[in-house]
Amino acid sequence: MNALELRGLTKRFGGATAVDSLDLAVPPGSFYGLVGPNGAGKTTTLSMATGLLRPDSGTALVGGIDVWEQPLEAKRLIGNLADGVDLYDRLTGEQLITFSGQLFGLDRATLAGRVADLLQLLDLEAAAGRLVADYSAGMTKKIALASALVHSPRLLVLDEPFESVDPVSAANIRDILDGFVAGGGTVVVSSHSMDLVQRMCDHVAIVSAGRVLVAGTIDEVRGDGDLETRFLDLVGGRRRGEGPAWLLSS
Ligand SMILES: Nc1ncnc2c1ncn2[C@@H]1O[C@H](COP(=O)(O)OP(=O)(O)OP(=O)(O)O)[C@@H](O)[C@H]1O
Repeated sequence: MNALELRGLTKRFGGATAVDSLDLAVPPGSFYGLVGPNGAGKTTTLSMATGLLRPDSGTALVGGIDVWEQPLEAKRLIGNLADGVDLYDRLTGEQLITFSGQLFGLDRATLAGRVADLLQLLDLEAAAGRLVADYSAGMTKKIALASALVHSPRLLVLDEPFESVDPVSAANIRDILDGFVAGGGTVVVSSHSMDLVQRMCDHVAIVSAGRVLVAGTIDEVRGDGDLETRFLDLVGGRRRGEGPAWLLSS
């Protein structure tokens, strides 16, 4: 059974189709990259897959459970780092992770241990007592990731997890994700960094205009070249030239 399976997912905003009958099968234990140009529909797809945005049609199954028919059961399996969703930022970092764990009904002792582990793992111990509103962008990403991990999900869905994160923290996060996959978990990550996806993931799907153009193992998708070349070939849109004359200094 796939860790995540999307069948015919569709979402329209007004007259525009953001996600167009999209199919995707994410095998259990995979580290799956989702790449695509700006506006391709990645965030919309992940929002529908995790129960944040209701699809117009199609289904999203997590471990065989329909996200929109059995949302509570499905969400127990999902850890979600969504893009652009507000956090309860008048809580301290420690309070926010604790609150997230309480939503999943974790008992006090288990939760206290996990909160301490996550603060240490993400190098947030010194900031644990400060309001999340006062965190930097990268720290906010990390506290959101900690909140997504606290209930020990089976599927992690991460929308642009490395944006604004410093290189040391990014390497630490990659280690955590590698460990999560090695332990049998599944990760789906959207990213604009082809290099990162090629190094980090074992599967990738290239999405454009709300559809999957190609999906498979990294080697299958990139063929003889690298992922970036395949991406540019498939997606197109490269502009040759140096830009308008007024922009050139000499
Ligand atoms: N709430 C909304 N209302 C109207 N249009 C929307 C809404 N959310 C997304 N869209 C549109 O849907 C399309 C897909 O957007 P989406 O954010 O899913 O793309 P993306 O692949 O995540 O882009 P990026 O890489 O820039 O983050 C875009 O054309 C966007 O303008």
